[in-house]
Amino acid sequence: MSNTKFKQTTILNVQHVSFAYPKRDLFTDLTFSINQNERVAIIGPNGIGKSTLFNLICGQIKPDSGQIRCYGDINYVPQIDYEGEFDAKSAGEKRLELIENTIWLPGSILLLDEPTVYLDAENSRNLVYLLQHYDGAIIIASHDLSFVNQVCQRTLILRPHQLINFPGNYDNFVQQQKIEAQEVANFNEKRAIAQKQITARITSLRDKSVRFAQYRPTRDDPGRLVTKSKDSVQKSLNARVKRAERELKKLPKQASFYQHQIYLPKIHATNEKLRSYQIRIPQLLSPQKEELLKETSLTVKTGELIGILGENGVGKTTLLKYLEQYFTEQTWGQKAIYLGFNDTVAKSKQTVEQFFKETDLAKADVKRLLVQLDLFADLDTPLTVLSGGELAKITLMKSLYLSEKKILLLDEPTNYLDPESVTAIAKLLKQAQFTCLVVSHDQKFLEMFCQKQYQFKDKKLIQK
Ligand SMILES: Nc1ncnc2c1ncn2[C@@H]1O[C@H](COP(=O)(O)OP(=O)(O)OP(=O)(O)O)[C@@H](O)[C@H]1O
Repeated sequence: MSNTKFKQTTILNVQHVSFAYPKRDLFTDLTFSINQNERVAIIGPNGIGKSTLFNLICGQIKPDSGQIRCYGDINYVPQIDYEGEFDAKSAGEKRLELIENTIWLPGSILLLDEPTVYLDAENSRNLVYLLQHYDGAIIIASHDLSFVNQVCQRTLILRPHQLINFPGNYDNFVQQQKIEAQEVANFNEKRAIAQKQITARITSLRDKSVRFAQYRPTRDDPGRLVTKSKDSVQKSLNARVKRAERELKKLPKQASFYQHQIYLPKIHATNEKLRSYQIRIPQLLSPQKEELLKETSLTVKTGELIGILGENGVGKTTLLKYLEQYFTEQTWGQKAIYLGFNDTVAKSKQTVEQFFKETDLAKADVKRLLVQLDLFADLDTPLTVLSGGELAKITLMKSLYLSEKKILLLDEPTNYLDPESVTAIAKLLKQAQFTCLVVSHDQKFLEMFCQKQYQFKDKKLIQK
């Protein structure tokens, strides 16, 4: 009887699942379930195992132990990218089309891995609407917190060897974490005060004991403790020291609070000669010869971080490619490099060590960088096994180490990155005074880090 009820409401049941790749232990005893029509977010840093969890749920890979039972059909939109950068549709348009086509398929559970990557603000809003009206359960793995907050009412937070099953959206979780962080800070403060007081007491008692041992009464100064034997005073002092030491040992341990933070090493500023480039674009055509921009211009100054905004399909990537060629053709030597998602890198047979060969970084530097980037990868890890975010991070970092004195043309650099990595990389770009033109739909990122922004509007570039 209770079993029938269980099956009616539970659509997915993950019981005591453990899973490891050959050199990477991912899950130990993972247990959770999803009910019919629930909307659940999976949040966690890059490489923690979100896509792997989806692959386990779909049965593409098998758990080492434990069980996964799904009581319905699954539709899965993985975290993929597209080959052929210059076909008729932009990455955002293709991404949306794929998700929309999947949403209409019959099924009772929808798995979406980073669904908003490449989507502009309006398409993201449309997707929220579509998902709100989806008849079935939805699980979304995403670093786009504002999106998941709008769609999901429950959150699974993945941390190293830990799953937090939080009965609210991620915003609620962050609020709760703030309260917990404050409680931990208060507890540690009180503990530190107690520790200081006891330590001071021990020091003073020990001093007293030493002074007393050295004390020799004279006729003029017979001492205040003449009534007690010297031995008993010494014993009592030692006992008090021991008691205080026991008190110190009994103090509870310092409380800790999990915080995922990334600190990247500084890159030396390039001391570039200050220049201001007035770039006139007579016309920009798409590969299909459609007009994307007509007679427009932009100004780029050395060391500036410039954001470029525009709807899906408006021509942002084509503009960056145009600028790459523009800078390369100039005679004054400063070259530009375009950095977008690179399918060739993702599929390459290189190891991490081979990938960084072109840079000046020694093996030890690359190893250190992997740790600083919070990557589980090692020098001999093949690029093909890296998660989307891991690959994005090392591709971007390599380009920074390669591009001294170059102009960086970054196409959606925050795609697939967890929020802590976004902040760390943006700070690094700013600190190293790279000249950067950044195409992004991540409005928050652009506002935080760019000195100015251009927007595609009516086939012109308008400074915001
Ligand atoms: N076939 C494999 N062999 C070894 N390690 C692998 C393999 N596939 C993935 N990994 C590693 O397992 C970890 C989890 O990868 P996964 O793609 O599940 O992470 P994720 O949480 O989805 O990351 P992101 O947020 O970057 O998308 C990563 O460290 C990755 O390098």
